Amino acid sequence: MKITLDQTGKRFNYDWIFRRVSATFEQGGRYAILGPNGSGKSTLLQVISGHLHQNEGTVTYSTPEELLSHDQFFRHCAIAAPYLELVEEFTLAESLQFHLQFKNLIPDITPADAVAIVGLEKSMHKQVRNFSSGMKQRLKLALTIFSDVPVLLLDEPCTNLDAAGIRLYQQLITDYSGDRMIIVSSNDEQEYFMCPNHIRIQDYK
Ligand SMILES: Nc1ncnc2c1ncn2[C@@H]1O[C@H](COP(=O)(O)OP(=O)(O)OP(=O)(O)O)[C@@H](O)[C@H]1O
Repeated sequence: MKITLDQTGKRFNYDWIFRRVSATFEQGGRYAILGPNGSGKSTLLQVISGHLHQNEGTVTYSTPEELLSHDQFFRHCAIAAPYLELVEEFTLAESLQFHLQFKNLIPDITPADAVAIVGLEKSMHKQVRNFSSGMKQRLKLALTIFSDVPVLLLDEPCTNLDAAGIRLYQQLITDYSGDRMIIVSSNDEQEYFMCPNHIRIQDYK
């Protein structure tokens, strides 16, 4: 999978959030989108994912064989982001069941393994609405990182995690990323520790 941005820009009303972003994201690459609060990191990640449409330039998704539409790309990526809410009415077991209708888990990981690895095994039948914010974040990370997709998009992945949760996140990334592309939007080094490639949103104002 390859994602290519060419002279890509996004504005809200009359305010340009970023302009002229040209970048290529390759399979196996680790990329961090960096910048202060409100600078546009999340917005850029949402443009990359296709959740938001750019106002200028292009975003293209391709494999060695073909160009993919936004809809096709969507099946190849998993996203953990504060604005993508879990279904509060579901239990953890139901959340997994629901997720598995759209995405498989990576080979050798069962739903029970996924839950145990993120330390939620005792909450299998608890409704998500009764999870703490850190438990919700652990669940979001499990659903994303254990999805069998070539692209992981992570927006502030350690939101609401305590020190043990941050160590868990780093372990998950270390153990289960494989050859996947990872793009993280963050201003916290603990979240993008694995990313040698940095995109500074301030360079695109
Ligand atoms: N739907 C929207 N309509 C209008 N303005 C928006 C919208 N979404 C975001 N913005 C504005 O775009 C700018 C960038 O927001 P964004 O959430 O991308 O920043 P960020 O760098 O991810 O911030 P943070 O580090 O605080 O999460 C902000 O000024 C924000 O108010």
